[in-house]
Amino acid sequence: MSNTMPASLANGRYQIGQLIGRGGMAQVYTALDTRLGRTVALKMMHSDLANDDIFLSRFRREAHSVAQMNNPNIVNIYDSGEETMTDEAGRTERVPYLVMEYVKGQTLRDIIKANGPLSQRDAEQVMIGVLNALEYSHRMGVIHRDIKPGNIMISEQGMVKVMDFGIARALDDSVATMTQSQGVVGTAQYLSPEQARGETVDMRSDLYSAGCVLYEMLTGKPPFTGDSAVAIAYQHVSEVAVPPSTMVPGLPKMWDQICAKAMAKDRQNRYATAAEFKNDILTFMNGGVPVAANFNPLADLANMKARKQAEQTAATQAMSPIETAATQAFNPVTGQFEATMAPQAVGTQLKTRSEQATEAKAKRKKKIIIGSVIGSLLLIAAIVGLVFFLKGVGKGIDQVVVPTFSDTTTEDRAREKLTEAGLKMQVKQDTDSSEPEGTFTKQSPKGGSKVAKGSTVTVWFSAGPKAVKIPEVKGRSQEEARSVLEKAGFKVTPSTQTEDSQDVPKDKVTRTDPAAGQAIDKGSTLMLYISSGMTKVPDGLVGQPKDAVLANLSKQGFSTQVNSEYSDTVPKDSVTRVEPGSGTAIEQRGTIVVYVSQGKEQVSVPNTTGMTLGQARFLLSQQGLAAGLPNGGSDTDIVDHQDPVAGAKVDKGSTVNLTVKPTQTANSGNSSGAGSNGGGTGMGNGSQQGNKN
Ligand SMILES: Nc1ncnc2c1ncn2[C@@H]1O[C@H](COP(=O)(O)OP(=O)(O)OP(=O)(O)O)[C@@H](O)[C@H]1O
Repeated sequence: MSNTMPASLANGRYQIGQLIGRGGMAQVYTALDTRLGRTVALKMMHSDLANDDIFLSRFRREAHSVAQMNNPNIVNIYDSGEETMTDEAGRTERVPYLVMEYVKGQTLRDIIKANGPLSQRDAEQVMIGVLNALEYSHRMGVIHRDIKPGNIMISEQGMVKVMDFGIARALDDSVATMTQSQGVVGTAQYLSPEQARGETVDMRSDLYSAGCVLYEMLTGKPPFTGDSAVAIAYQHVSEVAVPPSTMVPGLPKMWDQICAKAMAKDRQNRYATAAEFKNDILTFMNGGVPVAANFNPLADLANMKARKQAEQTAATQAMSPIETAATQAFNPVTGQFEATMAPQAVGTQLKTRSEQATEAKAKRKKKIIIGSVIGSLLLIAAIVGLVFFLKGVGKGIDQVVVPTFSDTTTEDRAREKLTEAGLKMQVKQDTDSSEPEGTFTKQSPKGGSKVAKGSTVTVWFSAGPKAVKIPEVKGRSQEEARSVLEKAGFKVTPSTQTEDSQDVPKDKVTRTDPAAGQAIDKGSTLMLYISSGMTKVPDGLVGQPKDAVLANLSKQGFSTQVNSEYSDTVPKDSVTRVEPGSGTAIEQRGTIVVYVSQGKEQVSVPNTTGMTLGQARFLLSQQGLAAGLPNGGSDTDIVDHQDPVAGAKVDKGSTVNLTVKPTQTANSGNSSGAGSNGGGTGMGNGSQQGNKN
């Protein structure tokens, strides 16, 4: 930075420490927040960008959008501001900065660079953190747009924290496309195909980038590499990444499927939500079959190409050849505008009309063949059925009536009835029923129908409700919670998430995800949240009556200490401020200092009668009072009367009205007698007389 770096910001509140990182748009320092006594990370925009209006507004937007978010997997933004700095040429400029949670640890980019691929378990843990962050931010309507290993911090305690929602924009802003805004969001290696094409982005664009991060964690390399941003962007649009299992010996092929589904070219084929992506990873890691198992990356690519081709055909009819040639686009790696293919030309070559016609003809032919095969098979089945039916009737087989069962029929009773009727029973479990286990649900053939004696009747009994309520495990130890949940038929992820809690003691369970009370499928996987033992100082205390605030804080388990102070704005007996401030994380049952207003400061009105007006004004200002002169007067006039009277208690800042009489001449002064104003100060009389003599 070419500025002269100040030692502190915000009137000394943030004392700047060491430089910890330098990114594309800012430098990051550690700093001490002297007000709250904690270490924070300070992100200061590069000075050459401080004058760029678009950049400035983006920076402010970052501060605004992220400050609304509060999630353990997102780096908290505490504060933001702009500081006036002077550069070497003596020019002053306002440099914006963000104050964020300081994460002691490393970025995922540095970890992969130093150690290569992560273990499957570690990759799973990181992805769960990232997807939790995205699940939350997407719920808040914020798309990250720049998910990459450099924006994922892993703290020394192993917490995953996503940062740099620097280009995040509220969802309703998403109509702006990459090319329209001239600001490519996303780094080429993690860019979704729609971002590469300059189309609108949505939450699934973040999931694509997260898929690229998963790929890189498993293999040590991003899915696509190349000499230029354009070369990489092209591959995102039109090539299927090499399956991770071919790069890492022994890596289960299911990871290929999960990565491929997350990185589907067509966003409709991707995971629809971060939660769906997370659940698929958890299902796989817990021995289940993920949804991604059926994903076919080649079909996805082919469909996408076909769709784009159709769009392109329509577009080329209205477009001159020049418009399909190379165009300028912003290169996210170099930060430069570079020549690239126009969006319509990226990803696929145009097929000629004759090629398309041949293809369509072949498809029609294929359909006809499949249709005739199915038709023949159906005909054969019908003939065989008819022959069997006629044979049975012709032989006059003994017919019996199938007994009818109800939901009170037990398995034993059903068997008895069928045996009596000369029928056999086949028992099946009805896994779709929500009835209690063992309840009769259906039978085939139906009760009342006639069948040959000795036939088999299939009877279904409920396997128990599929969806069961998640038990409440709040406040329990992790082990207890696991056992309760597993008994209820759920799986629990080996990893947990830590979060602040007002009432749950440290290391105990705060909640499950999905939440207790919800009815979900047996066998589903749940995540446990564990209390960090910390909680946040509540909001909305300032201006509230003291008693209500103290009762509220004590109800929440906090200890309080009350201090009084004068306030010009907060009424007497209401809260002026709390220390630590609202929103600060403190230990549960920690102490909050509550400052209570004594109202405005009261002062005693001094006696000014007999003084010169100049002296009276001085004395009043010393007490924090103003002099009022309803009848006018000059500094040498003598104060004759004051209102309020001496000794009265008034608000600091009030006005004391003074009535004056003109200065006496030496003679008349003697005759009226300064001594008659015995209440005046000696200094007042003496100096006045001295001036006049
Ligand atoms: N809150 C934080 N706590 C600790 N270190 C941080 C924090 N934020 C950033 N850093 C460090 O500072 C470095 C620079 O961060 P920054 O977000 O400015 O850039 P980047 O993500 O590396 O690059 P780009 O701006 O191109 O996205 C990071 O790589 C990280 O090492």
